[in-house]
Amino acid sequence: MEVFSSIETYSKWWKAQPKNLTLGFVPTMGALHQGHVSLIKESKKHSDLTIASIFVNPTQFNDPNDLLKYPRTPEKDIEALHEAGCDVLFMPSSEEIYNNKYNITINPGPSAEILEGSFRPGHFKGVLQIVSKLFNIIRPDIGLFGNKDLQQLQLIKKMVLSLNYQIDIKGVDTVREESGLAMSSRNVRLDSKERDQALQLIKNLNFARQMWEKGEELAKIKSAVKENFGNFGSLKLEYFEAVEPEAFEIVNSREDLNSQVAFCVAAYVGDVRLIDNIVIDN
Ligand SMILES: Nc1ncnc2c1ncn2[C@@H]1O[C@H](COP(=O)(O)OP(=O)(O)OP(=O)(O)O)[C@@H](O)[C@H]1O
Ligand SMILES: CC(C)(CO)[C@@H](O)C(=O)[O-]
Ligand code: BAL
Repeated sequence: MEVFSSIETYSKWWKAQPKNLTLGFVPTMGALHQGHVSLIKESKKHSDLTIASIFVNPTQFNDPNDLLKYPRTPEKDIEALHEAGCDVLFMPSSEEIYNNKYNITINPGPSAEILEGSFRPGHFKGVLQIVSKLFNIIRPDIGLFGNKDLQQLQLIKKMVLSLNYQIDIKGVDTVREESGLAMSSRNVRLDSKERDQALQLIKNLNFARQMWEKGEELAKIKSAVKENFGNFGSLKLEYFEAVEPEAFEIVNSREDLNSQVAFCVAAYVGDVRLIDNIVIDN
């Protein structure tokens, strides 16, 4: 696996590759797990070469403590990428990425203000800033992102359409532990009791699915889930919402949906913030 930390040396390398090769790109913040590996495997199915990036992007963290505590395991990550068959790794420093005095950014629009955006102000402005910079540096044909971060995935699709990036964005299914817990880099910060408590996220998403399949109205589903979380003192629910997944808008009635509904949840388990979602056909 080729490893680059400089934009210039990566660009020289990419320019020297045969022009007909297609490039799949998996951006990450490191502390890699099987979810990331499945993105790499999916990329390999659709492109000749696969590149991953590892960069803990400071501009998307609204909470300095979250940035400070974000897990960093570079040696293990390099091994995992190598084993997964990744061809190239781009692992720049902050100085390499944020090296000029201009601070021109993208306005992510109204769907960045709800859910994650309302609890992490400025988060998606930072995400679109780094993803657009990485797209311009890496110049991939395909970009692969996890469905676990559904709001992020939909915003990146909107950015690519709005700004005419010639990049095909693919969403990849959420990889879960046997218990159902969505894999997440932040899971390493949970102790065994908290891991158990964290199962309330997927349990409540499945509970919402059952209510949905029985034909219950969205308001009833939302209040039942909120009540369930209220009964768990150790969990702090930030939101549980029903969303029209394409437009990424909150919905309050079944009539406002098209072909699918997404139930999205975010909660603190101790001081670790976790998110998850499920998408169901309407
Ligand atoms: N369980 C998972 N299954 C599939 N893809 C995932 C999973 N977890 C994360 N991803 C995707 O991996 C990419 C990089 O995510 P990131 O490095 O932030 O990892 P993460 O596990 O989401 O970390 P955290 O949620 O703690 O920030 C994103 O596109 C994200 O959606
Ligand atoms: C897409 C991303 C790598 C941008 O920093 C990050 O938001 C993530 O890991 O999901
Ligand atoms: N996986 C989304 C990146 C973040 O939590 O900042």
